[in-house]
Amino acid sequence: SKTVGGGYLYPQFYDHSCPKAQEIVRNVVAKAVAKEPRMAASLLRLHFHDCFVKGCDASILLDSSGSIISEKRSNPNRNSARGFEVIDEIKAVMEKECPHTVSCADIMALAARDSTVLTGGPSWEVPLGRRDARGASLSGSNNNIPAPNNTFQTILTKFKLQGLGIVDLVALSGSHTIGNARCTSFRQRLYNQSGNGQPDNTLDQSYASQLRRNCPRSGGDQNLFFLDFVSPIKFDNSYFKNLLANKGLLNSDQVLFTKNGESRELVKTYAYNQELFFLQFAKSMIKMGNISPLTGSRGEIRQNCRKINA
Ligand code: HEM
Ligand SMILES: [Ca+2]
Repeated sequence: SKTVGGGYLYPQFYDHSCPKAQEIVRNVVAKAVAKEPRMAASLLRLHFHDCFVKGCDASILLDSSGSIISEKRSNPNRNSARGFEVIDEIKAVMEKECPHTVSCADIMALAARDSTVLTGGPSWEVPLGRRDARGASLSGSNNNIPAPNNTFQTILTKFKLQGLGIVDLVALSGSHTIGNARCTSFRQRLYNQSGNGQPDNTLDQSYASQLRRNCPRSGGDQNLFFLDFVSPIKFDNSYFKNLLANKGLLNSDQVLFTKNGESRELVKTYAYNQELFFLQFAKSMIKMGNISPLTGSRGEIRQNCRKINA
């Protein structure tokens, strides 16, 4: 697949230069998830928010400094993206074991896979050899990452701009089988502020009234809700079953079932067949992980994931 720098990614990339690389990531992620199950979701999402902005190049990890404006400030990430301390811990262990060898971008790709496996999802071999960017893109983060109130078409267009299609969109949205969302990410569905004052009719009414208890018309913006209220820390296909019951939390979840025939059929397929969901999820994660990585001598191997090398 297409890379910047002419090289390519392959799972054995660190087999000689850092044979313990994968084990180090797995151990630190396992410890973090044991301490806080939600961390699996947060790490999975970090890789997504990295890959959709100039490719999987660890741009999301950079703090603001000098001419760099951190992507952590963007609308999708502010008060929301988390897991940075876990990546720091992995990187610290990694630098001791094999200095200047393993990229922050690869660490995120491995952590996303391990997070999926640890919560009961599928496994896959992660192609490796990404290098780290020497800059970030706040505008890219604001513009490329889909928002929960985007239309189905807008979301699909944002996926297509990354070389991903409708099958990838539906399978990868299955990530919302784990993790949380804030009230502010779906409030408008509960009160329909723009329309006729009636609640969103693609949302189950008893589920909506439960949600209103902790997500009032005003206040409580940061209150947390499970994206999959049935099994919030288990990576399974219950997210898709929820969509069939009009119990998707985000508008961007429910539209996969209500706004497009092809997408609707995929949702049904994954709701009835977890194995097919797992197979496609693994494929689509590899595809997302291949979004224009830096290879060869492009970019660098950062020593600290939060800042570019001096
Ligand atoms: C299809 C378009 C998508 C939209 C509009 C979307 C939107 C969101 C929103 C609004 C949240 C809650 C953020 C908050 O309130 O703080 C969220 C959480 C999450 N998203 Fe997505 N997302 C999308 C696709 C994806 C993809 C492709 C992945 C992974 C491959 C993913 C993984 C996650 C995870 C795991 C969480 C929970 C994070 C946590 O608990 O820390 N999402 N998403
Ligand atoms: Ca689940």
